[in-house]
Formats: sequence, structure tokens, C-alpha cells
Amino acid sequence: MTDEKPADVAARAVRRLTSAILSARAHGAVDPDLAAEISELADLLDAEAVDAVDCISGKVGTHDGALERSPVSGPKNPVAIPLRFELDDDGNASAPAEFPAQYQGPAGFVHGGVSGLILDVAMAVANSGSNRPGMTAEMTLRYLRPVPLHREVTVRGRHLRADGRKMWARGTIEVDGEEAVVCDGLFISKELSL
Ligand SMILES: CCCCCCCCCCCCCC(=O)SCCNC(=O)CCNC(=O)[C@H](O)C(C)(C)COP(=O)(O)OP(=O)(O)OC[C@H]1O[C@@H](n2cnc3c(N)ncnc32)[C@H](O)[C@@H]1OP(=O)(O)O
Repeated sequence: MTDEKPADVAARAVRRLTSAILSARAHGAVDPDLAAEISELADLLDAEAVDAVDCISGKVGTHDGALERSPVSGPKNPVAIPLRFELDDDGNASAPAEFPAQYQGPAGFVHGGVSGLILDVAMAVANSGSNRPGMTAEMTLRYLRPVPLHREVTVRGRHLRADGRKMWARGTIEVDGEEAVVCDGLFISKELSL
């Protein structure tokens, strides 16, 4: 018995579907009947879709906000892995991650832009964990070694310091305990309204 919500179950299934479509076995050769069935399911859900801005802003469903729909950590978002960040006592964020086929850049490795996306959120979570949330203003990425698909790596975010509205943070992806991608970010606190 699980208390997983239907939307989370559906998102997890779509993730598996995405990976399967890209997998060597499927190899772009999805059975036409199966493809039609998948399209029909998409039509069914599409017919129930609500306004996209309301969805992403978390206005739809009071207990079901934007973080739940994040492209990195949102269990409801099929695009997300999703990562589950933990915060330590100092507000540092970390999460284990294993990237499936849909995140591939160079053959067998994670796309560099995906690493940037993941690290942006890791730093944002650490800033929030240090009670200094803000908008990303700048990110500098250094790709030291490739990040393999299908292998557990560690994602970390650390709030470094703040000066007025400015915050500095660092995010890393570690492979076998060694830094593979390092990101330095500048964040600016700002009141947001849609
Ligand atoms: C606890 C755990 C749960 C929580 C989890 C949360 C997870 C969330 C995950 C999701 C989150 C994911 C994260 C995302 O995806 S955030 C989305 C991506 N980022 C954006 O869309 C930001 C768009 N840009 C803006 O909104 C504005 O330009 C910002 C807010 C950045 C500044 O515009 P604003 O008009 O407000 O600023 P200001 O002009 O008064 O300047 C103020 C100061 O800042 C300095 N400055 C400004 N820009 C830059 C720059 N580019 N480089 C260097 N410096 C810059 C400026 O010189 C000045 O410094 P000084 O002259 O005072 O010294």
C-alpha cells in the first residue's frame, strides 16, 4: 500500500516511457499500435489540462505548489529525475542522482545544460535553506570530467555568503567522490509577482 498521489504515479510512468523510447531496445522502433495507444492517453490528459501559467505558479491546488512541479525535484513533473534534496544543519543541500537516457549529451554522458539546470536548483535550495532565497543572476560552470548516465552521482549546493540583496553559492556534481562539474552562482533577492 502506497500513499503516492496519482499525478506522481503518472509522472513516474511517463519518465519510464521516455527512457524506454530512447533505450537501445526500442531504438526508435516503437510498435505503431503502442505509439497510437500512448498518443490516445496523451489526448485524454490534454483534454483535462488547465491553464499552464496557473499550473506552474502553483495556483491550482493549494497544497500542491511550484516545487512539486519543478523540472529538477518535482515528483509531479515527468521531466524531473526527480532529485530529493536533503539539507544538513548548516543549510547545505545534497541529493543522490542517477541520470537516465533522456538526459544524454555526449554518448553515455549527461548533457552539460542539464548539469547546469540541476546545479542552479541545488544552489537555490541551499540559499533557501540558509534563509536567503533569490533569483539566479549569473552562473559560471566548469566541466572538469564527464558525468556518466545510469550511475549514482552526488549533487551538492552550498550557500557561500551574502551582501545586501546579493548571494553567492556553489554547486557541484561529484562522480566517485571527485568533482565533475562545479558551478559558481550569483543570486539576487527579489519580490516576485506574476
Ligand atoms: C528549504 C528548501 C526548499 C526551497 C527550495 C527552493 C528551490 C527553488 C528552485 C527554483 C529556483 C531556480 C532558480 C531560477 O531558475 S531563477 C530564474 C532565472 N533567473 C531569472 O529569471 C532572473 C532574471 N533577472 C532578474 O529578475 C533581474 O535581472 C535580477 C533579479 C537578477 C536583478 O534585477 P534587479 O533589478 O532586482 O537588480 P538591480 O538592478 O537592482 O541590481 C541589484 C544588484 O545586483 C547586481 N546585479 C543584478 N544582476 C546582475 C547580474 N546578472 N550580474 C551581476 N550583478 C548583477 C547589480 O549590479 C546590483 O549590484 P549593486 O550595484 O547593488 O552592487
